[in-house]
Amino acid sequence: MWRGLLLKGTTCLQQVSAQSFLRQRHFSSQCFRPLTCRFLHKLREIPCIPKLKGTDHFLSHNLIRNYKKDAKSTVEFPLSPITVTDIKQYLRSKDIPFHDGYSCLHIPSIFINPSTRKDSFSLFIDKTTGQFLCKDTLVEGSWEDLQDCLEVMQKDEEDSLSPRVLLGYPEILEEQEERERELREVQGIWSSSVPLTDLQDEEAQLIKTMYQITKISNATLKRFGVRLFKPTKCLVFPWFGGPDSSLKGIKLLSAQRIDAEKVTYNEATVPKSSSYFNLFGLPLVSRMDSEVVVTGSELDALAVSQGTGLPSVALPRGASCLPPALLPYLEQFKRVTLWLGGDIRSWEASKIFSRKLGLRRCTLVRPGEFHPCPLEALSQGKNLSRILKASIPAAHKSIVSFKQLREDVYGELMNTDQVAGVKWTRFPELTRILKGHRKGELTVFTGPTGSGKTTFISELALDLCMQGVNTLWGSFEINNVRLAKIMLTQFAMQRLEENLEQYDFWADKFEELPLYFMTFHGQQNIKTVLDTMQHAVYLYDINHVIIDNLQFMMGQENLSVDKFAVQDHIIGVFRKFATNNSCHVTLIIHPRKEEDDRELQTASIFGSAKASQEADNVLILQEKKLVTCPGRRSLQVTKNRFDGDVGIFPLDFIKSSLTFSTPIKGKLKLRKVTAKPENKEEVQEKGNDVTLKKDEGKKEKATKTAKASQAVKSPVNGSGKAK
Ligand SMILES: Nc1ncnc2c1ncn2[C@@H]1O[C@H](COP(=O)(O)OP(=O)(O)OP(=O)(O)O)[C@@H](O)[C@H]1O
Repeated sequence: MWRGLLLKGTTCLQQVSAQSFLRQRHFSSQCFRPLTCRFLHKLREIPCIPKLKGTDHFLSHNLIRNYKKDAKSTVEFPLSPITVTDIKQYLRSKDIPFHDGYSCLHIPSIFINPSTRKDSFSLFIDKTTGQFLCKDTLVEGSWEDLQDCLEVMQKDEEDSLSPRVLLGYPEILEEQEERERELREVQGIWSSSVPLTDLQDEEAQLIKTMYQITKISNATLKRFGVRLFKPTKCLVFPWFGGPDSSLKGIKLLSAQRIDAEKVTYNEATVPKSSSYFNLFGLPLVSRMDSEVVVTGSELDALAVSQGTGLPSVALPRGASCLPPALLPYLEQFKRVTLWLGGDIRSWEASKIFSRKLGLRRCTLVRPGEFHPCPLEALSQGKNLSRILKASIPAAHKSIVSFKQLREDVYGELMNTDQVAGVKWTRFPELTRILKGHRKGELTVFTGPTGSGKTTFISELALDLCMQGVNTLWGSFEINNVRLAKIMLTQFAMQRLEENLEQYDFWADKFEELPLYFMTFHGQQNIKTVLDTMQHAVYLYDINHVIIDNLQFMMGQENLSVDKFAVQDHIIGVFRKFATNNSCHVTLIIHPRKEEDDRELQTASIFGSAKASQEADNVLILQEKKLVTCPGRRSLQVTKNRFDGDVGIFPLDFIKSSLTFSTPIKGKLKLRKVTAKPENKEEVQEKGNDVTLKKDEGKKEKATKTAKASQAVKSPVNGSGKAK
């Protein structure tokens, strides 16, 4: 489709914007698949293998790994989770020397003959996952793959394994064809693009103005090899990689004028983002460089390089994720400065990425009025070296003074909107109450049995995911296929079973979302679930985990103790996970008791006050059971730690799209009421208004709120106007 449109010239621009309606996309484990396949072919032919391990066991083990890696977007508990200590012990037992790096262990490559090795330690083993990469040959694979290789070598007493043999084996035909098709596409676009520096002055100036790069010199553009694809006026950024520095892919940046003031920029990559692992600018880095600036966009990398003379590289998907596959390429640097953008989201991402990179070598540029993104800083004539000098160490101390905090506080005050988090587009009322979805918080969500909790949270999470929030689902009650079907229906906003011809269209778009599923079903051990979540946070920079539901983690705990004490303990564990990983956790919990004629409240969920204290937000799906409006739902926020506003608003369920729309504006207005004199009479009923009030954190108040909002909710419900 892409190629077809590309040939038509100008339509490519539209395609670019359609493809990149999200800048953040998911990164799948696909990259490891070809090797495992090749591996299997290779190993089948090595006669010593059956002697090393039982053939059947060995092959089925490999097949299982291969099969599982084929399952896209699913996150599993690693078959044999390893620690860096295990890896080190194994290497010592094999007499393999290693360097202890920042994110990886470095060992001599086993795929290069020792006499021809350029760099003696060019094979990198990720300390967290055990995944390996040989930088000289680009052979990569799992920790198990590497162990198998080492066993083979030892048995054959070889000095090295030929990567040619490994790489020479055919891939699955489909993959090979896809790869070749992409390569042709890359080469086609690249060869029909022209270096920006070859343009006539007038045209060059026009393009520079369009992309706001008038301050970027021709020399810088030339050094980084930036080109222009004339038919669509897209900037083309190359991805050169591998031992031969060949062209592996491209990123296209397009500009679209919305009105006289506003231009939007969209990007697209070939190959598609899930296999686009370019650290743009890397070929310009010398082996001797010990310092690098990591930016969130290619143009920012250009600006840093020009403004400071320092090596700079851009992450392929900006602040949305730092794929571990890139870590080996950053190992050589003693100092890494993260300057991912000028907003709070980039700042939060830089704090998270610095953990993967090793806190001690990282410094972070704090965004703000005086520190916009690098390109903007260059355009404003700021001194970029000075901004870098003011960057702050990522490793924080346990005790700080206000002096150290004052910049953080100022940043929060200046960017209140961004600090409030990602806003729901489908649920404006929820945004008005909670202000947004923030990292590191714990949301507890409850509602009566069968009231639509899963369906509602699915849409809530989808809304965020569509805005680039990397999402992981733990659905223990309904299987992933059913859940994905619900989400896809909500995404397409229509009953797809009646429009099957549209399935591929919507599925293609849906596949682009940064969405992952844990493969658990039924009762689970909490430790296994937490380890898997941790694994996913590392691999995919997950920002939001949804657990549906907590009762599925209770089974294996000791039930001789109080059930609610166990539940509260589990809530505490998830709280800790959310805080430690700067990841939002949404926990669905069944209420402890349901009475037919009474609405649920915070106390209906928690075993103790301590547990309710752990949650930052408490949401309740209320179900109206009266005869006048049976089945009518509303969403009540009974706790909001961020700014205290609580409230309730009605939800309408559209069965064909499984979505909960909000009533049309005008019929329903959110009205703030002051927190203080709090009795029912003072919460005045005005037509269809719904209350939004200040919670001072007291349970008593929350109960009153529920009652008060119930009082004003009745007319809304009673009106029977669903849409
Ligand atoms: N507001 C609604 N009105 C009518 N039907 C609904 C509504 N919301 C969801 N449903 C339907 O009710 C069924 C149950 O929904 P769902 O599984 O989301 O409920 P739940 O509260 O998560 O259930 P459980 O308590 O078993 O976990 C689904 O078929 C769903 O499509």
